[in-house]
Amino acid sequence: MDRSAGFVSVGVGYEVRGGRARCVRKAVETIDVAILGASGYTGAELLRMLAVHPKAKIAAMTADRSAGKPIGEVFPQYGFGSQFAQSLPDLVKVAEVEDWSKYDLIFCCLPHATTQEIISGIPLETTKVVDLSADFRLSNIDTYTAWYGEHKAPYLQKEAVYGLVEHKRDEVRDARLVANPGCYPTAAQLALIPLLKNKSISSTDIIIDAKSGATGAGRSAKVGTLFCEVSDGMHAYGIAQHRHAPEIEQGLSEVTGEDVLVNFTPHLIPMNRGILETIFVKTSESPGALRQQLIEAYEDEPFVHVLPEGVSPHTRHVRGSNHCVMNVFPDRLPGRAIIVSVIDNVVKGASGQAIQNMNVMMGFDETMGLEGQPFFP
Ligand SMILES: NC(=O)C1=CN([C@@H]2O[C@H](COP(=O)(O)OP(=O)(O)OC[C@H]3O[C@@H](n4cnc5c(N)ncnc54)[C@H](OP(=O)(O)O)[C@@H]3O)[C@@H](O)[C@H]2O)C=CC1
Ligand SMILES: CC(=O)N[C@@H](CCC(=O)OP(=O)(O)O)C(=O)O
Repeated sequence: MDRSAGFVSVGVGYEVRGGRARCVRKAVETIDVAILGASGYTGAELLRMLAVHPKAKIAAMTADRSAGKPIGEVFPQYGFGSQFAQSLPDLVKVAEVEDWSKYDLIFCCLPHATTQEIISGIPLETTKVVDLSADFRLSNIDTYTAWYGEHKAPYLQKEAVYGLVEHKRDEVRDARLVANPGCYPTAAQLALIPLLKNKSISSTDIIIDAKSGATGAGRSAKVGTLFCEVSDGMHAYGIAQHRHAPEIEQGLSEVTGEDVLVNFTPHLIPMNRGILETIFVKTSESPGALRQQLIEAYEDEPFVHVLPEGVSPHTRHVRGSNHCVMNVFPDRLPGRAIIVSVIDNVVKGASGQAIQNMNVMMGFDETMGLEGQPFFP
């Protein structure tokens, strides 16, 4: 199926001359993308969202246990009906993908430590990569090793661009490899970066109380995500030792120029998708002033919004959409304020943000394919 009919735009591409790649402007019709790990939750969400993307054509999809199957056997919703469903290729193993250079961009929706095993085979001169795992998020290799273990492609750690588009747009535009931010770090950094930039909050007293739905844990079977373990109760996990703390700290330290440490506690709650973070900060400014600073920081941003004064962000305000919604509230304790930030973990916290990154990398309109409104009710 050719969904490019009628579309020709100018995008950013790479041209190889004399063995050297250089960034050029080129006419872009549709691009061919591959989704590695298409049978998981973030892969499924990419399928749902790319179905309405006018310029990205899904040309290859991989899986592990589900390899060899048509996608309709894994997700029956793609086994019938639309032209989009019929256009989808069957799932193959990563090792069966023969020529990576056939794809303009590859989304890696693979478990941690898997993209780093295959990335050396992907020619970044011709094929861009958006990696949804944590493999390339931590630019300091020692920090990576301390939290995740040995890295198999450490030479790419410095080149990878951390894809928090609202704060890294220029770098993302020129990137060959984007590390899509983690879900919890996305909600936290979007709320905190503008306030730290303005020196309006203390960098030594940040407490992030975070809650996530169970899709955050992925689709593979684990006791911890069984219905009876998740429903009708909630618990904190990774207390003071979750691997998203160093990711948040990296982003905040970049802003302040000093080593920031945060108190970060995630909780698993009985819902499918959504993240809500309640962030406690120390400040000498009024909550109204902090709120105004966030409004100003994001007034031109299509996906980050500050709610009217006093309105409490709800995961339903963003469910199924690429938006992040936040607000600032007074604390009863003097000299403190409370920020609440919500995202959908599989959209702004993963696949939606990955498409936003793709749009910027390819020179497409940043909101292309991402205009869907939150599911409500
Ligand atoms: N879920 C979320 O909210 C978020 C997830 N992420 C990150 O995105 C990545 C994907 O997450 P998610 O979709 O939830 O994960 P899932 O567990 O739901 O899916 C993983 C996918 O990778 C495939 N796979 C598993 N093992 C291998 C392997 N050894 N080699 C090749 N393919 C393999 C699976 O195939 P099969 O099913 O056939 O076995 C499946 O398609 C992870 O790194 C995760 O940390 C990031 C932000 C948010
Ligand atoms: C509920 C749940 O288990 N969440 C995951 C985070 C998922 C995510 O966004 O991040 P990564 O890409 O870094 O895995 C966790 O706590 O490990």
